[in-house]
Amino acid sequence: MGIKTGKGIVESPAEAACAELEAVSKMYTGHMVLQEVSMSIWPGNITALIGRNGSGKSTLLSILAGLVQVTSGAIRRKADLVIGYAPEAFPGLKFTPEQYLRSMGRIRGLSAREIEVRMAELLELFHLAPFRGQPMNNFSKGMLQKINLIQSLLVEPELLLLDEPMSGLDLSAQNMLVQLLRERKEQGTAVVFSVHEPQWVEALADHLHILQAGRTVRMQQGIQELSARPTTYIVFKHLQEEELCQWRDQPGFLSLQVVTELHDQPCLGLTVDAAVSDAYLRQVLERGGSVVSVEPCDGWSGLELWMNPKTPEGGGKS
Ligand SMILES: Nc1ncnc2c1ncn2[C@@H]1O[C@H](COP(=O)(O)OP(=O)(O)OP(=O)(O)O)[C@@H](O)[C@H]1O
Repeated sequence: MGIKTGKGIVESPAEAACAELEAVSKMYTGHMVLQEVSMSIWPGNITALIGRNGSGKSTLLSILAGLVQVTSGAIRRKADLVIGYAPEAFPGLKFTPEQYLRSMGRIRGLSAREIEVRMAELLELFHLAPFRGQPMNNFSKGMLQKINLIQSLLVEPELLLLDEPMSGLDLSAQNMLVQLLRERKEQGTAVVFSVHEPQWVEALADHLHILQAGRTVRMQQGIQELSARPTTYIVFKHLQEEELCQWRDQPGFLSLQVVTELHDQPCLGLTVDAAVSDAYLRQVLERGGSVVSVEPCDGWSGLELWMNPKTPEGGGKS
């Protein structure tokens, strides 16, 4: 059991997970922007967070970062978890990169020497070394995004939270970031990133978490399976995850998770090979389950339905 350290936050080893959210909800001025979202984050795993504009991705990341309090639900974190966080918006500042990064390094508890070494390394890597002494208020969006990413990496994070990290970067910087994140993953860093483009999900993610209007509509572990063949995603209610454990050994099974959706009814989301979806649907019904939705996913193209940034959910940001 963990120790309560603040509203909804429990410091706890949470088994081997770095962090876990349990039925987390967030309300802003009477409007529920996240509803009962649960998520486990494991060392050396990369989770892609997708959903249309306004679906709650940034809110979820800032809750994981510990910057926004939850309205209800619980967050469990490994004790002393080192978190790096690159938020979505990074304003042009009158500071130079080195002034800004030195102060960020100090805030994160690094020594002056550690800051200098790490800053030089990262500025070099992101091709910003020649600009280290120039005021950032003249920087392009891509340069500001790189500084934002550098500040998140100063501390060698165990959990890296990146809000649309590819946004503003040119192709070579995007590829460099993919490489860097793969190396981090190999070293055991957990990464959660929000993204709108399927190619970055495919290039990086082990897990997928899809939000729609603040609710989890789909979680998928081992998403390599997704690209390999057509699958069917079946959401149903009135059955418990525990009573379906044996499905994991059945042919065509890919994943099963609790998703909370629709009229506050707890639902399960099942992903199976499209070729055997009828057999699974039959089993759901025979066991007394009630099917909520059936969605065919033709590999990656199915994901684009959830990613279209031109289709906001609800109002825009206030
Ligand atoms: N500080 C805030 N005060 C009030 N409402 C907010 C605040 N932050 C976010 N919201 C609202 O919460 C909802 C979810 O916003 P959020 O930024 O988390 O979504 P998102 O999926 O990250 O969107 P985008 O892809 O556009 O960044 C939106 O309706 C937004 O207007």
